Amino acid sequence: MTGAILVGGEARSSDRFFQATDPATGELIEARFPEAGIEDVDAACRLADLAFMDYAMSPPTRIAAFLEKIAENILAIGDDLIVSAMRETGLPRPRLEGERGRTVGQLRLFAGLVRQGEWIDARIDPAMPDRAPAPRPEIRSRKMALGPVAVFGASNFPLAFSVAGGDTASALAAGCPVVFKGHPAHPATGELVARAIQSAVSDCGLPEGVFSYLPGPSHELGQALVAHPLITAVGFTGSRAGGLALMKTAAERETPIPVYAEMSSINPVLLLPSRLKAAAEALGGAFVGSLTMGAGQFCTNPGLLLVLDGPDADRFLDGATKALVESAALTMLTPGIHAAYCAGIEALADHGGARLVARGLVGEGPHMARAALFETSASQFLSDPVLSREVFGSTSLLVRCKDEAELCAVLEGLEGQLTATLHMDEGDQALAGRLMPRLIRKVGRILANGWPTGVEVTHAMVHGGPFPATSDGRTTSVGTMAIERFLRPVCFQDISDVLLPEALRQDNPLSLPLRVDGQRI
Ligand SMILES: NC(=O)C1=CN([C@@H]2O[C@H](COP(=O)(O)OP(=O)(O)OC[C@H]3O[C@@H](n4cnc5c(N)ncnc54)[C@H](OP(=O)(O)O)[C@@H]3O)[C@@H](O)[C@H]2O)C=CC1
Ligand SMILES: O=C(O)CCC(=O)C(=O)O
Repeated sequence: MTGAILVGGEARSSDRFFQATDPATGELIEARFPEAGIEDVDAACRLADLAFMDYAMSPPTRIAAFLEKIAENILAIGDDLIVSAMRETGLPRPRLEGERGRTVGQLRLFAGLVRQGEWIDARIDPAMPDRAPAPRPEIRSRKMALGPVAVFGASNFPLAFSVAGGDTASALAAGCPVVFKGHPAHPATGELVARAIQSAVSDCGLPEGVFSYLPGPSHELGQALVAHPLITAVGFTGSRAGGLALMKTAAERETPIPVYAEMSSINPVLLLPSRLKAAAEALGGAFVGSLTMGAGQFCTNPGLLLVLDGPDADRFLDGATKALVESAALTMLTPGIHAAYCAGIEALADHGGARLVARGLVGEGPHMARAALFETSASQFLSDPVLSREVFGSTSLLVRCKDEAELCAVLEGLEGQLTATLHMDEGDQALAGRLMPRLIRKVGRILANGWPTGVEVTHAMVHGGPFPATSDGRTTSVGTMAIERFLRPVCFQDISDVLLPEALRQDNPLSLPLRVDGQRI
């Protein structure tokens, strides 16, 4: 790790440098990192475009081997990666070791998907020369990579949602070169991973433009990347303001492109009456575990609790309070995120319509967050949209609803969400059944008797949801379905075998699963 801008196989420097902050001490970390400029954006995008068709038309085995090589190279960095991420993010070792496992596992899962070939969705509708009144031509289609993709890393997952994270893995799996905008909060960690990918490109004999890494702390850099005419799609995880700004730029280009932004969610948790009666205090304690995990810096953090008012709601609050007042303050990722959290808590505390229930322990460090729990009534909540805004960190608001109608009104008033959680038992089935259609309209993932934090990386996972949870609720950013975001169908009508992509040739040289005249074979 030397402090470099990686444009294809080249390591570049700059006359402008930036430093990260150690959030645990508040001090600048000594290493200086060159800031990528517009000329680097242009060079990286041109190389990505040059690499595109060669990479995209590679046999699936070549792309899969590349993804596996990236995973191997990340593991080969060893403990330096964990130590670097701990220093730059303030996150603890076990969390980061787990995140490295998730990152590597995610790359391997996509490798398996790519090899299996179903994602290509190869379809053949044979010609019907004798069809009356007009013959039918032969029609074949497959899914193809979109082109070079710009990916923005998230501050809160320096590995699993950053340089070799889900967006990069799904874009590379689809056959798209990636130009990565490094998050300025973890430049050393970012560069270590970027170099692992750069080496994998050369280890696998791929064209150098398949991956570039552009570190820097300026909005201009990210804006120039999204505006670059050779970029064909964007993957982003971060703030609502950042996601909206990139969506605007993408939409105003001469050729507009899709932006897949994961932004803002408060993740309602519904404590249904029969389950609450049976386990109110225990649920309160378990809730605090999810709320405070990682200082609450998850887009899946349970930021809203919905309950039918009564003594069991009070018992839940008692259980939560007991756990919360003993919860340790934790270092947040950056001074900016800490300041935004403190401002959000202050606004809720000063809000006449919400009552502070409990706070966690005070911390010693400069950017430590104390957990917080507030409560309000459904009528207050419905009357002021400020109460439903996300405060990124370990705070949550319990809303007391006087009856089912009020609970439904609260659900209907919510914006799109990544998740909704039902705590329920058999006695709650009927109510849950009535709520389900409302939840399906609002969220990407509905879960029962668990907590929304900690997303599994699987084939059926959906980490998405209607706006503003994401910019496009038709897709997911976690799990293998994410590959769909970076593909488009291309159809070949009466094209001779020799001109067809290998995936669609008559003798099926890639042994792909096919759909012939609508039937899977
Ligand atoms: N949905 C989620 O999962 C997450 C949400 N957040 C939210 O984001 C807040 C800030 O955290 P942070 O990680 O810095 O997220 P940001 O959205 O501020 O930044 C994420 C990335 O986008 C870039 N970016 C941000 N705004 C713009 C813009 N207008 N134009 C071009 N590029 C932009 C940033 O680069 P640069 O700064 O160099 O411009 C960075 O690389 C948190 O307090 C929280 O509210 C954070 C993490 C995850
Ligand atoms: O909870 C998780 O595992 C993922 C959360 C996430 O996507 C995020 O916080 O950005």
